[in-house]
Amino acid sequence: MKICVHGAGAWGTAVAVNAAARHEVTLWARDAAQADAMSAARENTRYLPGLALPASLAVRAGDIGQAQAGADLVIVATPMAALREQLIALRGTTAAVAWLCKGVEPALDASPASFGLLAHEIWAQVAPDLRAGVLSGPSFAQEVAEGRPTALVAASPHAAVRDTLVDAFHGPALRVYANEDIVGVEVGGAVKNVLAIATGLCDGLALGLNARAALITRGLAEMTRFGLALGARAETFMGLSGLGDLVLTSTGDLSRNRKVGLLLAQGRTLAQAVDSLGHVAEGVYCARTVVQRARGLGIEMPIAEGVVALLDGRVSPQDAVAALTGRDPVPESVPPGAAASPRHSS
Ligand SMILES: NC(=O)c1ccc[n+]([C@@H]2O[C@H](COP(=O)([O-])OP(=O)(O)OC[C@H]3O[C@@H](n4cnc5c(N)ncnc54)[C@H](O)[C@@H]3O)[C@@H](O)[C@H]2O)c1
Ligand SMILES: O=P(O)(O)OC[C@H](O)CO
Repeated sequence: MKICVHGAGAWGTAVAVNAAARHEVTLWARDAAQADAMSAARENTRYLPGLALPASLAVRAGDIGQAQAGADLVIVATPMAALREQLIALRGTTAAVAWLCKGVEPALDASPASFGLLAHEIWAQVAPDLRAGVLSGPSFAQEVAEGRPTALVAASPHAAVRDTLVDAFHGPALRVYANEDIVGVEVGGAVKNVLAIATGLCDGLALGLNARAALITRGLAEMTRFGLALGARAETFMGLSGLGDLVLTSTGDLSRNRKVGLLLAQGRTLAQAVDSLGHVAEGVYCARTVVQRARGLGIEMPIAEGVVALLDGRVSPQDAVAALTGRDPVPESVPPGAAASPRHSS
């Protein structure tokens, strides 16, 4: 199979290296100098240092049409903020397309009726004729690049796209499961980033393992309520892109989102925390959008609300925690049942 990967960050590089063992793969970088440096050093020293790029992996910049000519599969591995422009540029392609980004686009304008979109909604808006889907699940780029066992989920309404993703990436160390619920898979991938900032904060303040388990569990309930209101299936949140990625990102020290929470707990400003990462932490950019959209749907997301108040500088780390622990008692809601009530509480 011929594959073109757009975006030579940590995840795009790891995925390209993995696929290059079995397929003809081109990794496209928007920055020509970065592509030249990668080709010369056979390493992505900026985003994934220490990993040798296989000789068979072509690294290109410049004309993207040329880079993806004849591709069976185009992978968009940029941050969420670049997905819209990437999908517009892909209009008319006959290749299957899959995005790897996990987030929600910020609202395009400030009007109260405007809200940020998930990736499949951007697809429906700007390039509905593409045969497309998402590849998600618990996966740190570093571990995939090292060939450590990982399981992903390929979601699309098109069976042929799901099959193409399985054919492209399923191998000895990487299992790829197919799922038709693209809404649930994308909600899991986006919301877990926001929740990982909360668990990073919790661990940075040394609140303990009980508190972390409570945050993850109640976070899963928030994620599920939000997803159900958007049309996702409840069982998706018990799978790789829901519980799986929430646990990985909330507890794994390779997570950039978790790191943001840890750094804020140490008293760093948000700008300092973001600058120190050198990579995108999508939770920082999608937390507000998630909360705005949840409010519009009548869904309570107290943990995500706390993260937004913290990111906006409206509360201190300690006050963000106090706001959560000081909430009035409520029955423990079981997310699928909670979907039946008009106002979901936690
Ligand atoms: N790193 C991981 O472990 C991992 C795993 C799964 C999913 N993801 C998701 O994948 C996405 C990318 O993450 P990453 O870790 O590779 O980020 P990164 O910060 O390491 O790299 C981002 C890359 O995207 C490029 N880029 C930014 N805007 C672009 C544009 N307009 N056109 C082309 N390229 C552009 C940057 O130059 C950079 O190469 C994010 O949404 C992230 O949540 C990351
Ligand atoms: O480093 P993070 O927090 O962006 O998480 C990376 C992956 O999404 C984990 O599945």
